[in-house]
Amino acid sequence: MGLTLISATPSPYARKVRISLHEKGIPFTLQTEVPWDSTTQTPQHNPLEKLPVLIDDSGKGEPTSVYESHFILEWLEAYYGPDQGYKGILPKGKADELLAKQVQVVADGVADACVLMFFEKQRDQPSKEWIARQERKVNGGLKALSRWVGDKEFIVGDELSLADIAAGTVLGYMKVRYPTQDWQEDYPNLKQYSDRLEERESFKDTKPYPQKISDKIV
Ligand SMILES: N[C@@H](CCC(=O)N[C@@H](CS(=O)(=O)O)C(=O)NCC(=O)O)C(=O)O
Repeated sequence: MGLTLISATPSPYARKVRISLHEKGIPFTLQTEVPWDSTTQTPQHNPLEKLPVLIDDSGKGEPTSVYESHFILEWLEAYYGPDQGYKGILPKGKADELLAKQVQVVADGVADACVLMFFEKQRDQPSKEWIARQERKVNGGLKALSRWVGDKEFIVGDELSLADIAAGTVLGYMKVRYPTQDWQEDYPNLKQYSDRLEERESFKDTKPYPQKISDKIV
């Protein structure tokens, strides 16, 4: 009964949800999987066969499966938001809310490009052009994040918001997937910003790490 989150240890998308649940003080069961292995439960809950999936079995009728991280966060804000007495992750004011959502678009896009690159590099003959295209998206995204962060503690307003949860999780993911990536030299303000966020309890409790994929994927 209650909320269950299907997650994976390296997933930046799932980490956004884990951090938000933690920041909001919402108890949940963590179900850690490898979505690329045949053992995954994701197809039973998400027609797109992806995690994160938030399963709401809190007794309001049939269990509900909520999927796509940005939508899960919207769902959480609707049912576990300031109107229900929980901490909000959206900035006040439509313009700031939309800016935070735009930052999430870029952060998720950087994560998408990293995932595509990760698997392309595992092919017998990786396409240099395809990898170069994804690298351009990562670099363009980091440049945009760096501009948004500037020398601020938080991207929008003066407290943690969706923008920082999204930006922080993709930067934390890149420390795992691209530990040698010199993004931390290219963008020292992003490194300081990421290191500062990683000091928060919600980030400390959700640190990403690589998973072992048993099935052949590509
Ligand atoms: N847009 C999705 C992306 C989710 C996603 O790609 N999840 C990966 C796992 S991870 O990359 O986040 O670790 C997955 O389930 N992939 C399985 C598949 O794509 O079949 C979201 O934001 O939730």
